[in-house]
Amino acid sequence: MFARPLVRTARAVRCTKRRFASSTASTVSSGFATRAALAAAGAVVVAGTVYTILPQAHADASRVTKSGERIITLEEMGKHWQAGSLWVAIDGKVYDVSEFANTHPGGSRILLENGGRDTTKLFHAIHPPNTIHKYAKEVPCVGVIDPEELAVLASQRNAEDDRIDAARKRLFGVDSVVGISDFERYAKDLLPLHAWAYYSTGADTEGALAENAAIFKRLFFRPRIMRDVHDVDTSTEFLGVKSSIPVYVAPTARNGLGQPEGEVAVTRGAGATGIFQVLSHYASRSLDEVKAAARDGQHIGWQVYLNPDRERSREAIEEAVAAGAHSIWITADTVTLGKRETERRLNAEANPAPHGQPLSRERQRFGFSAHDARMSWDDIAFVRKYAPGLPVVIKGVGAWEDVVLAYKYGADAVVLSNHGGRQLDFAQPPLKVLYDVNKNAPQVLHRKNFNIFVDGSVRHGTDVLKALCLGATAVGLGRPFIYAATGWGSDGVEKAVEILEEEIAIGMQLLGVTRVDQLGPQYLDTSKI
Ligand code: HEM
Ligand SMILES: Cc1cc2nc3c(=O)[nH]c(=O)nc-3n(C[C@H](O)[C@H](O)[C@H](O)COP(=O)(O)O)c2cc1C
Repeated sequence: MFARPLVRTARAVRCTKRRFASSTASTVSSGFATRAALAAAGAVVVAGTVYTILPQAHADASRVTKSGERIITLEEMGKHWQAGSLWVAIDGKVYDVSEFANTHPGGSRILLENGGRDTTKLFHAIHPPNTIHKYAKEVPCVGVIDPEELAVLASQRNAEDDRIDAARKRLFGVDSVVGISDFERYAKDLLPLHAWAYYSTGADTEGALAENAAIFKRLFFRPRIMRDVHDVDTSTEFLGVKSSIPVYVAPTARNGLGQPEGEVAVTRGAGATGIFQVLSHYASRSLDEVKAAARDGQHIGWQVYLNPDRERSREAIEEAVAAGAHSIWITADTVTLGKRETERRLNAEANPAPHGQPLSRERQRFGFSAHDARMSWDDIAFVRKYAPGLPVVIKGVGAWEDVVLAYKYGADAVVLSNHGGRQLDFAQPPLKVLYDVNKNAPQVLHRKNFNIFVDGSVRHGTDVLKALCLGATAVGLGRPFIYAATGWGSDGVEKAVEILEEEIAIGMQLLGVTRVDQLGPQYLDTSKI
């Protein structure tokens, strides 16, 4: 059954011995060879934990349920973990993803890493509810997991569950959070490692990620004094939406990895504080769920990744329009996925392949077959066709020339962004792009029909003010809202906005302005940019 020779299995055998004696779980590596050995020994690994295969469960492999579905034991399941014979279990059902792995929008690697296992928890944290239904033809259901085994699985816990529970017990009240970066510090302990690795990291050397933050430290204010700044108004309006502060929630995928409500918690926090949210194409919750949690009059933008199969994109855009999306945000900086080296390293070190395992010759492109590498400026017209009347925003602009082109092709707004340093490493920081727009294309700044947003490592009210001084309409924050919701759900998001609002108000007063439209380059020293 196992195509790959098992070179080193001592570790797996030790674990199985211990486990068979006690029928409890132990945490091990899930390298391919290890998993092969475990399956051969009648055990299975779920989320890094070895579980006992109950003896009675694999006695009869031909059982069927009352409704005629084949009952599959964990032992049998565990044998289908490699390319060409790849199964995953979700909500008790077993799906054959051997073919689908080649076109899975999340890539084949993640399916190979999780093949032969129950992936229910991870699957739901990543995918909106009706995903399986939509792809039913591509992921044939081959049976159901033995219900007795399923019950055992559900009751098992692993060391990571215990670590997270302990961190939750230590967590204090949200009112004790002082600054935006604190949310990140606390979230690290509260998240499963793979979620922390996914959220926190950047591409390659993380040079772009570091510079996004560093550039703010090279911009200094030129405050003006002796002005009446008693009454300060931090509110603004963009794309026809009123916002309590010039800040919005940038679209981030898979918020459900950190807490069960996922993006819905962010929606409630954004609604309570009056800020705008952009929902990611790869959100863990659907736009319908998010809209159901929104307040009356609360607007939600929807971000799209254009698919090479434009029928899929058309369907997705039309669905978003039907669900009440306020605007469509086309992300243009992700024609392929950046190499997130730190993320891969953290995951690989937590789950290393056994030393001596032969080099895998099944090269898996960690790319996104679901992202169109042929997208062009004409795609603004494509999106408009299926989202008539909605604002269209181009996200991921990294050079001032493309700001001018976006304007020329009729976009309603752009987001200057390098995807939080997760795509092209050393893509210049968005604030530098904005500075270049000031120098080279000031005609596109402050236009009624064209907004310029900025995101990337905005963590203080003063960062927001610096971007606005350079002509940004508003700024997006990504990771901070994920982390705030991880710790405290929607209260965390509310608190994050409250912190920013206070900092923005203080900054405005000390700078000598009372309304955000008074901010301008005259308040900044850019000589060290
Ligand atoms: C078996 C049926 C599955 C189907 C039909 C499916 C479908 C999809 C789709 C449509 C996307 C694109 C996101 C979206 O449009 O919402 C996606 C992304 C993804 N999927 Fe799956 N998937 C399946 C199983 C899995 C499993 C078992 C895992 C992990 C154990 C997984 C991990 C991922 C990841 C990591 C992404 C990328 C999300 C991102 O980068 O933000 N998928 N999948
Ligand atoms: C975990 C994570 C997931 C993201 N997912 C998406 C996405 O699905 N679509 C998108 O356009 N941008 C995505 N981004 C980029 C954000 O929209 C935004 O550009 C970036 O997070 C801003 O930087 P910040 O996190 O430092 O605030 C993601 C960023 C992170 C950190």
